[in-house]
Amino acid sequence: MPPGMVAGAGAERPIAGAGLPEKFTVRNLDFFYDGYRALKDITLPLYDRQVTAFIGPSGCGKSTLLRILNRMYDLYPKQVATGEVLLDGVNILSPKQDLNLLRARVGMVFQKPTPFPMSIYDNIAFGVKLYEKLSRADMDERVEFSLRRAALWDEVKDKLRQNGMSLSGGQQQRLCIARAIAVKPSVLLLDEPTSALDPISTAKCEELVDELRSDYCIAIVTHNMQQAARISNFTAFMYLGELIEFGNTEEIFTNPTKEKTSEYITGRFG
Ligand SMILES: Nc1ncnc2c1ncn2[C@@H]1O[C@H](COP(=O)(O)OP(=O)(O)OP(=O)(O)O)[C@@H](O)[C@H]1O
Repeated sequence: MPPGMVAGAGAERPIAGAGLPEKFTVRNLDFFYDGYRALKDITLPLYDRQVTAFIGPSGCGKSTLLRILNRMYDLYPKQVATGEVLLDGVNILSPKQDLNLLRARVGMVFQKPTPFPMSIYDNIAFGVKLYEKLSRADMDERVEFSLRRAALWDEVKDKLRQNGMSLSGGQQQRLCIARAIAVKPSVLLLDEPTSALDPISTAKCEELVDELRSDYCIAIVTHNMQQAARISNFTAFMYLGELIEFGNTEEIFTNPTKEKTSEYITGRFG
């Protein structure tokens, strides 16, 4: 395949991001749930310091693809990925991959906010302690850094000992983002992070993603076309387990090369 082209993904034109550093390179990826082929020959890049949105109708495989990027599927038996998923050039599908290390480098935030039933401070410190032995002062600093980065510090700095579950839904989601950031990842995976949030919390979360893009490679699954158009640099449109088209978000939304993409983004199905 010529450099700068992506197989099965509107390969008629060069990929707009060609030349940007690839944090993840997914090549000929298939995924099986107990023999059911949920992803079919997926090849795409995820560029560093860019936001990539995975869009497509329910059941097309967006979450499955996202969960492969930190091998979340490993928690379940009878789920198998084949092909290559290179993170900084190293295949994370290899049985030799250290999964704890991978999950520190590739943080994940889910649809429903999932704070631990412990204090706001400990929600952050808990994960950090699994990877690093920090002094109290250094841990305080890490907690503050993470909460600031997740745009939550000002709202919680006076109640760090309060239970994380007592926060609002939007605050809980930003706490989960802070928790992911605290272990110094280079990738953030967001699985419909705003679908359980009200419009104001959603806007805050989108603003946050916009700020975080300068430091992280971000992949986001969203059902919300406007959200994908607003916050992503690149978009992958999936349908029935296949990657139909990948490209620059503006091009995908204004001038898609595939009829299926056009039908989906104009709301003709989905
Ligand atoms: N645990 C599972 N066991 C068996 N099949 C599954 C499992 N999880 C997902 N699937 C199937 O794999 C396919 C892809 O599902 P996936 O959840 O990745 O889609 P999605 O695009 O994220 O959908 P949605 O937008 O509804 O969340 C679907 O056909 C789904 O039924």
